[in-house]
Amino acid sequence: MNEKTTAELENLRGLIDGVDQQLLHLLRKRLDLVAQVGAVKHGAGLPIYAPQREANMLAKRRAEAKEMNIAPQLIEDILRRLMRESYLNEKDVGFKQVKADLGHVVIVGGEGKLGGLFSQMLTLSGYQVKSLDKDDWVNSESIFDGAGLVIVTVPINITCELIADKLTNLPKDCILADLTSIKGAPVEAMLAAHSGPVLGLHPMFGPDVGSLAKQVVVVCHGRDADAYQWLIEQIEIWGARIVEAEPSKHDKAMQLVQAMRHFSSFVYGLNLYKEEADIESLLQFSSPIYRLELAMVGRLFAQSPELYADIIFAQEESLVAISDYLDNYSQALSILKSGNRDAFVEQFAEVSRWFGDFAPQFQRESRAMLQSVNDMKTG
Ligand SMILES: C=C(O[C@@H]1C=C(C(=O)O)C=C[C@H]1O)C(=O)O
Repeated sequence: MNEKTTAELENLRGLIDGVDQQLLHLLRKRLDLVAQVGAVKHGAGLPIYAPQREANMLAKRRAEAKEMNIAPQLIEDILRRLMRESYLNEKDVGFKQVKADLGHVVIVGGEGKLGGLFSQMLTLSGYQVKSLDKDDWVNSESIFDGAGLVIVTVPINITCELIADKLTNLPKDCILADLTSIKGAPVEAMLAAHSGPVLGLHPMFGPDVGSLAKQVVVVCHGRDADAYQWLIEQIEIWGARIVEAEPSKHDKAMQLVQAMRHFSSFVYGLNLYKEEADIESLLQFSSPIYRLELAMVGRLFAQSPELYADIIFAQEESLVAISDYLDNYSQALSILKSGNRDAFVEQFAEVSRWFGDFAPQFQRESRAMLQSVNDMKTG
């Protein structure tokens, strides 16, 4: 059935369509300017992401919006979305090459998704990139010959073994790096296999990000940092933020950030399956927060089981973190079973105090996310 309308409404809608079309022309104009910015940055070797410029611009537009009786958050939301588009458009022109006299780059596991992303970024920055995958080991000697950088990005469970078995004869000055999501064992394996510069990298994002702007890359120093400083600068030019960490501290964080989190999402999905939940009807009854939660759990099952198995099984210590979670779940459940509402409220308040200022901060952040979940609804 057609939606009801009136002649007056149609007239106003025609005017709104005209304004939206003007917006499109303005967007085209903005995108063209951004492309020029991309070219200038490429020439000058400046990072794609300029946080101070963004903060100043947002502050000014918010103040102007207020003057015009427009909600400041409206212009901020629009500009943030436009800036996301800018990162993609700036990327198209390529990036400044920080180290022009590097030999070629070899990506071991270059056919994997993350390897492919790094290969694309390095190629966009003027480096010659060769991929080395399962079937290429027969030619490995010639592939490694003259390499200035070797990046290992193979499944976690074979990373250390592969480094120890196959990467012991790299050119002396070649930089050896990996992209594994644990850092202790791979960095040690690289230091043992290769006497030249070594660093561990962990990109804290999946291969589907589109642009590295604002994404985090963890760096664990191995050996001879001066020799690979250019690579860190190169990654910053791509827009990423570098976080330096000790391998052990990084790995400890991953037990919670990755292993425990993904495992509990897995169990959440497993539970829906065993309970034979009707996702269609759950969605009909879902609040935005439930929808967001289902999306986060559901997206796990759209990806490779091997990838998640690798991440969850990567560190034995994760078992402790996950078992502690189970213990805490059981204890909380016993409060529920005993019907002790006061004990629950007390425990809740204790955790709230512990979250401190983060609790209201997370509430603000999640409000914007929940609103955009609602925006995405159709029909
Ligand atoms: C366009 C630029 O690049 C990025 C995108 C911006 C935008 O779209 O306005 C602003 C700052 C940068 O993070 C710039 O630096 O001016």
